[in-house]
Amino acid sequence: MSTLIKGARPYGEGDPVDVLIEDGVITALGVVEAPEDAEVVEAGGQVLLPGFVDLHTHLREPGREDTETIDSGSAAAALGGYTAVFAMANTDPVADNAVIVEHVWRRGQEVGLVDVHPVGAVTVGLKGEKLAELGTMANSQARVKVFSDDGLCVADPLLMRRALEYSTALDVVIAQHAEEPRLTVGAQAHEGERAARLGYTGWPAAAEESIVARDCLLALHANARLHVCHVSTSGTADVLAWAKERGTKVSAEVTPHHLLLTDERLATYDPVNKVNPPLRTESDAEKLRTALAEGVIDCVATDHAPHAVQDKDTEWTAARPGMLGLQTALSIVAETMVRTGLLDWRGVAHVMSERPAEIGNLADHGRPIAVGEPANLTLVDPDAEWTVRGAELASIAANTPYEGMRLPGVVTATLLRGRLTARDGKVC
Ligand SMILES: NC(=O)N[C@@H](CC(=O)O)C(=O)O
Ligand SMILES: [Zn+2]
Ligand SMILES: [Zn+2]
Repeated sequence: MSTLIKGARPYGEGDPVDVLIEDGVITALGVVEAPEDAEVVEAGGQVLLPGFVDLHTHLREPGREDTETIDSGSAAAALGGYTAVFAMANTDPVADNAVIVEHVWRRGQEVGLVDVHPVGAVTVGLKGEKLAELGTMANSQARVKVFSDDGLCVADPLLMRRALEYSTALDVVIAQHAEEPRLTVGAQAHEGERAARLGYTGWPAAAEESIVARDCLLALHANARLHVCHVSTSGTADVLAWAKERGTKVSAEVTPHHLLLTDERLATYDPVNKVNPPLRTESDAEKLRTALAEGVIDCVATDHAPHAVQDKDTEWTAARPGMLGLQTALSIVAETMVRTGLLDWRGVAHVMSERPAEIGNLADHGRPIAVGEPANLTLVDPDAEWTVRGAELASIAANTPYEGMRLPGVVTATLLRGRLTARDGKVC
């Protein structure tokens, strides 16, 4: 089985080249004659990138298959240019044991559109009371590499310290949803002028920053790796810079929505804009963009969070937090980072593929586009634009905050181990 990508520009650099893929591996780069039976993808000078890796996806299976399944979420991922995603553990039942994580892994392989790596819960039932069996999940067939109670914070410092200590022995990483729960009781929106005007209880920046600071110190003293989920404040970026300077093994992600959107959106009263952590201020978003460009924040992760109409399209305080992200991530990064000159396409490859693959410890993703490397690839038309329509996205839920927006950057093909998983907006 062979595929020839004709006339693509790896990393958006240099003259177009042909890329020959045989048995899932790149076997030639340059001017290549197509073998007889090869499937040919005409790239027309488009940008070729390593397949994207999402460290933070909610696929809702098991438990809320009315909003997303491994099947529908894998389709959304492939269409968004992803070749690997990490599926968060806050399902029902919770992915806190080998049976559930093995189901998620196997189901992902059956669907075959993207490698679905289950995230294991840090604590039993996400209750924050006792550690889950991290070792059993790490050694299961799912080979869990990332653990997180995301949706909830591992707030107990003793439990977090133990989890970090265990993680070093297992060579896995703990990903923290940084939110001091005592500071966010009843919180609805970023604590500031806009929330105050609308009468919403505020979600203070310090609730995030205090946990990130605490966890960086715990990780430093335990010589453990820590990953910070969905960084949303300028202060968190400062804490991360400080911790990294001191040699802490900390990595961090930012979501596309925190790069682009702000709490100005509150004025619409539309709960499609409700998310945890909340949309912050313009100066926070600006700082997050520069922190990503400078490597203080390592990568982009979607926090793709599908919700049913009845849970989302309701009054603000009753609505669940979260927004779709898999099919819009590349475009939001193109808009906020590439158009602004903060990142070139090589930089995009770094923050959307290489760094997340490293953090998630995936050997075959985020690899260089070179002979002998696995063909996990994404082709992007950098000049094309499209208009977002929630109903047209592959997810079962439709809660996109970008409805009707015209965005730059179109994923035209995705290849997983040499096999086309998406092409021209359709799943293969
Ligand atoms: N981000 C969200 O607003 N919601 C996430 C949970 C989370 O990521 O904290 C969800 O599971 O819906
Ligand atoms: Zn979270
Ligand atoms: Zn999440």
